[in-house]
Amino acid sequence: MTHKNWWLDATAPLSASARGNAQAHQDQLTKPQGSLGRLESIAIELAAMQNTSKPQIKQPHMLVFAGDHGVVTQGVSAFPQSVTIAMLANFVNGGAAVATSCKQQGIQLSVINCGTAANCEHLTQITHKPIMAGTHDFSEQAAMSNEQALAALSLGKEQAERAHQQGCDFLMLGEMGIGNTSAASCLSALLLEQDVSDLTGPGTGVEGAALTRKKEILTASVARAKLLVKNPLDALAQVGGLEIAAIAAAYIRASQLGMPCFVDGFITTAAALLAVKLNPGVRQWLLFAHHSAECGHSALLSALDAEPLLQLGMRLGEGSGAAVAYATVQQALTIHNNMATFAQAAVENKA
Ligand SMILES: O=C(O)c1ccc[n+]([C@@H]2O[C@H](COP(=O)([O-])O)[C@@H](O)[C@H]2O)c1
Ligand SMILES: Cc1cc2nc[nH]c2cc1C
Repeated sequence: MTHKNWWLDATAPLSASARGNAQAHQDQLTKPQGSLGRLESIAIELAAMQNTSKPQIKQPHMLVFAGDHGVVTQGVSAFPQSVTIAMLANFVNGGAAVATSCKQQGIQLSVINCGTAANCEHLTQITHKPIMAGTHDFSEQAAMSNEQALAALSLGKEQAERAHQQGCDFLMLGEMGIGNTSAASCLSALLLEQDVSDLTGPGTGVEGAALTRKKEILTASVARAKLLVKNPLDALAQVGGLEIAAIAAAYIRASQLGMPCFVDGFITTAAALLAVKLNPGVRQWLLFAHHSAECGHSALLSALDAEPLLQLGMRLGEGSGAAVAYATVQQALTIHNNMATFAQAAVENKA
């Protein structure tokens, strides 16, 4: 049974001794110290998370949360709302970028519908937990009630727990929702007290006059919401999204259960920011996959003091950047666990 304010519960501790042992091991491997760059720090951070000097990932799981956004009626996306459900079908049929990458690497993929405008229960491979039929248009009213925001958080918590029960040892979160860059930009602006136009970009491809209009709508939305927001949960209810809430909750619950989390692009980073604002202990359980091309991601990454592994100019979302960067995480662990030491290989160490 979920208790009230469960998100405030302590996150799991990381092991300083395992971190130290993993660092000492890295320093014995046949290479100049530090020459594997970020591959070294990834293996060392996973060592601290798993409390072992030789970390391994055996059961990666990608949870893709989906939701629709009422603000799309203002013309803030380049694509119609129907694409959300069409892409959900594409995820489970294996045709989406994230699905191909997960399949190739043995990553379990689960798709959870938190609330779309139209019913899609015919997609039987999806977990259907609709909280409402998409959010309300937040340029005019709160995206959702506080009760609906809490229900979306509970959904994310439950799904992280389910993955954990199934043996997941590396959790990746993805999202799908036409209009959700608008929600992510507005939520981030409220959480960081920054100008929303500096955090607003093309999303699926809004350009020129339409991008100027998107910025105007989001500026007005934040001005409306600001007067009503006293804490991060209020910000979520005013301008957030159902999938963003669920993802934030999944990061929090995973951190409480000691499951390392891999953050994808702009929208999932906004969810990560919300999670860290709700419970700062979450930050140490987050690894960042890639730097999205979406304008605004840099500001969120610096607010979280995060340095993603890859920068490929991706701006797709759906967990695709995390799935691609997962290959690099596995490379980091393979190298860390299998390289010879200077002593084993009889290579002379530095003078
Ligand atoms: O995660 C990102 O970096 C990212 C950047 C731009 C767009 N997206 C995806 O595009 C959709 C949102 O874009 P939009 O223009 O409809 O707000 C949503 O389904 C996201 O998965 C994702
Ligand atoms: C086609 C398409 C695929 C996506 N995947 C994630 N967001 C998306 C948005 C669109 C428009």
